[in-house]
This record gives sequence, structure tokens and C-alpha cells, in this order.
Amino acid sequence: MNKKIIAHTALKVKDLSIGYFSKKSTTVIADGINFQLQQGELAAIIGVNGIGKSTLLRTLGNVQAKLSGSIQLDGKDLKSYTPIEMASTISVVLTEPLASKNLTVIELIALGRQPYTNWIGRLSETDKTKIQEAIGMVGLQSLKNKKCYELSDGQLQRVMIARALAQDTSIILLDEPTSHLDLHHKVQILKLLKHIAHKTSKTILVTSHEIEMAIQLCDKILIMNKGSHEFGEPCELIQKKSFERLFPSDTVTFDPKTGSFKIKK
Ligand SMILES: Nc1ncnc2c1ncn2[C@@H]1O[C@H](COP(=O)(O)OP(=O)(O)OP(=O)(O)O)[C@@H](O)[C@H]1O
Repeated sequence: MNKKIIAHTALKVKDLSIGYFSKKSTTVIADGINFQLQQGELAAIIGVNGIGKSTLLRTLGNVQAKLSGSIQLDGKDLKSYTPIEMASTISVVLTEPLASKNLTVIELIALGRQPYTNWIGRLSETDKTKIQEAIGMVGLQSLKNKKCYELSDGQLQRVMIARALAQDTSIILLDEPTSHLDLHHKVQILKLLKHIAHKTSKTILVTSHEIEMAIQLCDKILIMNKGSHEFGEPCELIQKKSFERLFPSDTVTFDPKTGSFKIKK
């Protein structure tokens, strides 16, 4: 008998407003954000520079506080998660430079097990297995004993993904995981993330400027615009002409047939 696996909603965002508090004022960067992701989906947040993609990702990962609205992870309000529950449900890979490049690849990936290790940080057999699985998934076997400062940017991106995989959370958030990479490695990383999401039923959300790649590889896209945001499958968004509205039409135009941007000469 064919058993149908029904995916549940992993991340639900309702009427979310994001921004920054200071002593004197509150700055709203974006509001009216609504979307939901199912278990096992790869999704991208896209939008012009400064629109609030990283701010949204950090807010979803509880790295910074939301202004208002609700965020639910696996059907439970983010507010009700303890720090340990949070660390075993969601992993966040930000763009900040690594403070610990002196660690070896395997040591850095092992840091992903911190939410599970005891107070002296001793690794159990399960921890070691998860670390080896993560290394295998991103193909880092031959580099695992190298120091992180010896790696290229692309290799380092894979190490950061492996650390998030070792953390073994159901949701992974990555801020610009393909920045600084050449075309081949951008595609390789995004395909790897898609493979991991579909194979392991993890929900992976990235911010990206690689719109054409996101159209081809992501299951869902959130387009952040001034005033309103659009969310859906890439083909739905193409049909709604959502990508046409992203940039001023005197610079680039979007070709819905090829799913690519053309420079206006
Ligand atoms: N710590 C901060 N305090 C106040 N404002 C901030 C802070 N960090 C970012 N901002 C502002 O928030 C807005 C959104 O920034 P954010 O980095 O989220 O945009 P982004 O869409 O990720 O941009 P990019 O594509 O350039 O990476 C910008 O106007 C930025 O100046």
C-alpha cells in the first residue's frame, strides 16, 4: 500500500512587523509579512538591497526581537520556546565573519552539537554520528582535518551548512549562503540545500540575490517589496508578474518565458 506522507507547517508567519528599537524610537523596516512553509521545502527571501531580508531572517531565528505579529515554529509560538528547545528546532547561519577560523573543520562542525552536549561539552556516540553524517552530506571528508583559515569561501560555506546540519534542527535559516561564490558553486550550494530539504524533510529558508536560481531551484519564494510582499511558488509569481515589479523597468526587465532578467540597453 502506498503511504502518503503529509507534510506539516514548519514555519508560519502572520502579520509580522520587523525593525529596530532604540531608546528614542522604533524603526519599522517591513510589515504585513505573511507566509508559511511546509516541512521539507526550500524557500528563498528575495528583494532589493536594504529591503529587510537579513532583518527578517534574524527575526525568524530569534536573533532579534520582532516588532509585532506572530511567528510559529512547528505549530508553536516562538515566544514559548526555551533557549534549548529553540536551539534544537532552528539553526541560523548568518553572514558575520567566523571568529573561530583557527578551529579545524570537524571541530567547527562539532559546535553544532552544543545544544545536546553536557556542560563539559563531551560528545556522545549520537553526537559523533550526527557530525559524520553532516560531513558526508556536504562532501567534506577530505577536508575535515584542515583548519578553517585554509579553506576557500565556497568550502567554508559548506562547513557552515554542515554545522547547521549537525545541529539537526527541523528548520535551517541561512543568510546569503551563496554570496562570494562563482556561478558553479552558487548552483552547487543551492542544489545541495534543495537535496537536503527534500531528502531529510528539513525546511530551509535562505536570503538571496540569485533570483533566477531561486526561480529554478526553490519550492517557494517570498518577494519583499516596499509596501507589500508576495509569496508563492516561482511559477505562480511569474504568472502574477511579481518579478517584473522588483526593479525599475528602465534598468532591467523580466522575461517570463525564460525566467530571467534582461538588461535594458
Ligand atoms: N542594527 C541595525 N540598526 C538599525 N537599522 C539597521 C540595523 N541593521 C540594518 N538596519 C537597516 O535595516 C534595513 C534593512 O537591512 P537588511 O540588512 O535587513 O536588508 P537586506 O535586504 O538584507 O539588504 P542587502 O540585500 O543589502 O543585504 C536597512 O535600511 C538597514 O540600514
